[in-house]
Amino acid sequence: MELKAFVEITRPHNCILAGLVGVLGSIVAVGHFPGVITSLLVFLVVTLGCAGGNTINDYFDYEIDRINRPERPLPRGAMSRKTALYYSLSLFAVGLALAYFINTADFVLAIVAYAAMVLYAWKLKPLPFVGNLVVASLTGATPLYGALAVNRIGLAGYLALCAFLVNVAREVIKDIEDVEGDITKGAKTLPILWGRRKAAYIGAVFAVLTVVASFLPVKAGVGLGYYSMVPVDLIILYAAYLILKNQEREVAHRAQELLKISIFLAVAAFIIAAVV
Ligand SMILES: CC(C)=CCC/C(C)=C/CC/C(C)=C/CC/C(C)=C/COC[C@H](O)COP(=O)(O)O
Ligand SMILES: CC(C)=CCC/C(C)=C/CC/C(C)=C/CC/C(C)=C/COP(=O)(O)OP(=O)(O)O
Ligand SMILES: [Mg+2]
Repeated sequence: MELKAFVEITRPHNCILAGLVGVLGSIVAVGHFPGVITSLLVFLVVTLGCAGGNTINDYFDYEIDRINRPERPLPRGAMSRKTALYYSLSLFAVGLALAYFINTADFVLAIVAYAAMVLYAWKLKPLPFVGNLVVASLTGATPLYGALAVNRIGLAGYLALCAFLVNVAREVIKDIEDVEGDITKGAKTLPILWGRRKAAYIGAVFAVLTVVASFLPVKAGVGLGYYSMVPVDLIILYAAYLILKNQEREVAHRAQELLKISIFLAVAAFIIAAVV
């Protein structure tokens, strides 16, 4: 058992990003920082949920990851599957306990989001496009989670739409990358059912829709800091170009990694726009 596996299996970079997006949702909803307690609770509920979701995902994906991701903690033997299961349930339990102190809407949304992550990992991931929509909806729910904590949606709705669209694109392209392993588990993902090329078109369409949606906050008058979004949009369009040109595993990996970079940069752009 490796102690560092307890951090690694949660994919901390995703969890911290998600927690920041939750707090950003509060900020853009009301136009100011919502206070330390509310921000901390939103950050922790989202971060713990994301951590629990990634951990239980690896628990159910053990056979696929032995082929696609042998370096991950469970396939490499750094943690037992039973420990991962109890660890994820513990993360969810602490997150729900904290969600109770925010408000009823956020307590209910935490229950729904946590249940959706378990259901995704257990049953929904192999379903064509359904799994992609569930993951993307969870990322879209993240800024809305922060907005509900301050009882106002406001610009967080635009953030949610962008999060949803870019993650649909990224999930479809990740499925193109993972075709070999997904076939062994009988997963019926879009590239397996419709072929890599058609799946690439779907991913590219959602990438372009993300670029269109990324200008909505400008239309709503979000400040000059927002123009840092332009390089983000160029990266997204380049990722779409790459996957349309070539659907090999290595190209799909590079395209989905570029979309992940665009997400991190976009969140930074939204933070700049929110505080400038
Ligand atoms: C215009 C534009 C790109 C706006 C960005 C909108 C926005 C706020 C995005 C944030 C979405 C979000 C809450 C991300 C949390 C972290 C994350 C990437 C979650 C999705 O993870 C599922 C994925 O399959 C995990 O795979 P991997 O990253 O390879 O471990
Ligand atoms: C709204 C609240 C309270 C929480 C949301 C928490 C967040 C941000 C969830 C975003 C989606 C997410 C990170 C879910 C966790 C599990 C998951 C879907 C991981 C992706 O797993 P696979 O689809 O198997 O891809 P991998 O090949 O990377 O394992
Ligand atoms: Mg997985």
